[in-house]
Amino acid sequence: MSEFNQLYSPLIQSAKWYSVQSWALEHTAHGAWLLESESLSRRLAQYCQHFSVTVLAQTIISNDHLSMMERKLIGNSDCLEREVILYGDQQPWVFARTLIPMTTLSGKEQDLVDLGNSPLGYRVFNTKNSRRDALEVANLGTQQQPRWARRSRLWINDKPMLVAELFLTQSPVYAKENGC
Ligand SMILES: C=C(O[C@@H]1C=C(C(=O)O)C=C[C@H]1O)C(=O)O
Repeated sequence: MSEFNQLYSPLIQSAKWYSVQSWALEHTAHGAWLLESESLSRRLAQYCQHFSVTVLAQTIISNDHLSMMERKLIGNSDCLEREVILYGDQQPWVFARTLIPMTTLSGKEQDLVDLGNSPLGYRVFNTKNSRRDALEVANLGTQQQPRWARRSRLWINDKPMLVAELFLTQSPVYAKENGC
């Protein structure tokens, strides 16, 4: 396990998620990021010269290890758990944990197992029949110094997966607030 997983995986798994309506996100710099309904990878790539993904871990986890809410969102199948860091110009910008039910890894989507360091978002949003729903937001920091995270369900050819993303301090999400 890398330092990043040790630190961020438990953090994101214990996040308290709230509906987007619970936060005053409209017309804020961070809100535009948190509410992104298309590919986050594509958006991040516009803010750097070199965008990359590094896989930290990829394992199969039993459905028993999912929270009740995770099960409600993606069902009762065992899952492939994929944890990555998204980098902009070699800076860690986002920690992401994705749960892909084994039932989603069927038909054309069998290749999701072999994504390696290619961004999941490119694969999902390059497919015509894809969408995002069930978006929720958490603040893992304080009110003065927020550390934003979001969780959403992605659908590819009507098959679900659950993506949780933690925006790290160096990400452009905080650029305005940092006065950069
Ligand atoms: C879901 C997207 O893909 C991004 C890339 C991920 C990956 O490669 O594992 C995981 C989460 C996302 O932040 C996206 O671009 O919207």
